[in-house]
Amino acid sequence: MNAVTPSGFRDVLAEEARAREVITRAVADLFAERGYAPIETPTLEVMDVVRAGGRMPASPFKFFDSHDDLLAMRPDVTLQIARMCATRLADEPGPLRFRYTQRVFREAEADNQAQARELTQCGVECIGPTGPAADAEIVALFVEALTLAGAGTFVLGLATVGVLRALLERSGASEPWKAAVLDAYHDSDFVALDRLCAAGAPGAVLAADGDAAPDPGCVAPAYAAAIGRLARIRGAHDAIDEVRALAAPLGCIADLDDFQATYDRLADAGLAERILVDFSVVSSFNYYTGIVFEAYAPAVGSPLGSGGRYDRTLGAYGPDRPAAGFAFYLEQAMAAAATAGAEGVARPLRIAVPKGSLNGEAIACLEEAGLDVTGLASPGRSLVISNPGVDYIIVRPSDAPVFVALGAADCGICGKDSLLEVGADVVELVDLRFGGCRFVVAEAAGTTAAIEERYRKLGAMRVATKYPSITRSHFARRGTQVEIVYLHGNVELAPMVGLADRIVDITATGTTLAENNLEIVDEVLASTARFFANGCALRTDDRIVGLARTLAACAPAHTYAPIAGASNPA
Ligand SMILES: Nc1ncnc2c1ncn2[C@@H]1O[C@H](COP(=O)(O)OP(=O)(O)OP(=O)(O)O)[C@@H](O)[C@H]1O
Ligand SMILES: O=P(O)(O)OC[C@H]1O[C@H](OP(=O)(O)OP(=O)(O)O)[C@H](O)[C@@H]1O
Repeated sequence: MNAVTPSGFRDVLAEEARAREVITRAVADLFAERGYAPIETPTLEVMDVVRAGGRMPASPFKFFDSHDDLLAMRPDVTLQIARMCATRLADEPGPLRFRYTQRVFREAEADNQAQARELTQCGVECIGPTGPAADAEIVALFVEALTLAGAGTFVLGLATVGVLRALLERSGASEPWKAAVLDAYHDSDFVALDRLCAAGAPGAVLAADGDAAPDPGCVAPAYAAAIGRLARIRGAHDAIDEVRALAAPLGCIADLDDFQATYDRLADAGLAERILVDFSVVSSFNYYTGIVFEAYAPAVGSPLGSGGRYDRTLGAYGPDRPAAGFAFYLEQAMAAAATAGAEGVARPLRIAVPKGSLNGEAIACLEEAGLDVTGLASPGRSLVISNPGVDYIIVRPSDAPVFVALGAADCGICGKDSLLEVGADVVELVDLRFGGCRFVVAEAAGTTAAIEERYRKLGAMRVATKYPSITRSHFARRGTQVEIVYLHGNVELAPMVGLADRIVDITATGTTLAENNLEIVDEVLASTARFFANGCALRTDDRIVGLARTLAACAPAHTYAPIAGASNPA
């Protein structure tokens, strides 16, 4: 027997357990002092109940019990409290204020990403009160709790979902376009958002990666432009003024007055220094109804915690009541505490630079953007090149998203294909317009009829590829059942030697396909190189926004040209 803990789960030894106890006690005392009563929820929840809440944070562990009920280990506590308040406590007049310290469980996050699958959430929910005073109470308590936990000089990203919702509602856009915009906001994909919003400009070509671009319908150009612009508005009080100037002429002020009043209260409480008004923070759009916030520490790669107003969630379980709350991860707060104190020390900006075919143009872009790239083109066997103010981390392109998502690099460059394949949680900032290539489905010339007949008989097709995730999504969109054969290279061999019916691979000049007598039967996507960043680094390090702006200004001059044959050029 190998006496190990399951992947993503761990023991907490005494020294750390004591430190956790000190923090959780102090935080619980703070919450209690503010009138929040303790509450505990079950470890397991009926899956339908979790789904009904409209928000599924990551993928929960699921199993059937002996009653054939599909159960989920709680991925989040808020939904459980919403269920409890809307059912068993429905007759309590309120306001109801609850606090908790509980473990949450998430299955999928561990996939090759060394992510914890069990985390400790410390949080509160406040059911009943609404308006700026209630919102400011929650946000201020979040800041106070994180400060008490020792999280140091974290940044609080603050926004409200009302303006975006109003812009979408009044835009006249088609439902698929609106859904694609929300996906782009949720995925922090500014490149996709810009593409979608360019649809509002007369004569603009709409394009997207992967999926066919949705028809925008009758979206008014001014609304499309405002929806794209909103995601890039960030700052202090001036950011609220900018949103007002953008949304007022379109009649989409929505809850901005309340948001401003909340901000002013927080500023009066001395919290302005911490707050970054940032309208790209909007997340879980179906769930949050007003203010949303998230905390970021400079040296911690993922948010410390988050919260917001969810006035329609209790209604999924019983009588509706307004509510707001937050939770922070104890483990993340402790990670931030471990690096607190070093914030004042100027850190080099860490950029993941792809080796291989994207390397030369990536270096040229960085140089064009004014960075010192000395030694980067010929690093020898060195994997990190340190120049004044910047560390270049030399990675395989397909690894770049992982380095950035896990906070080992602040930002990076790789192909859109690598971002799609890895599916990492990063903010996609700029299409650099080089490294253009197409992903296609190909087969040996003259084999279509035989492949189709085999598919009719077997009900599945064998496809070889270096890109299993892109391949799986493509065939799922087409409704074709596939068995994927994962290869590391020379994928074109597979149909030639009978290993697979078809391949999904990159083509650029078409030489490799032609020389091996393969024919293209479908387009999958078109890709170009992207500049992207870790979401926490982006909100705690202004150099990234500056670099993104310069790279975006340089990008149109690059060698980007429509990619022959691609139906959806990226
Ligand atoms: N003709 C092409 N063939 C392969 N990749 C291309 C081509 N044109 C552009 N690219 C881009 O370059 C990236 C791959 O670069 P390269 O071939 O150097 O790395 P790789 O060794 O295939 O990748 P990895 O080592 O990360 O698996 C692709 O992800 C794509 O974005
Ligand atoms: O259309 P072309 O210009 O011929 O380019 C396409 C080839 O380039 C890539 O291979 P790569 O050289 O990266 O090697 P790999 O087969 O090991 O992935 C791709 O996988 C194709 O094989």
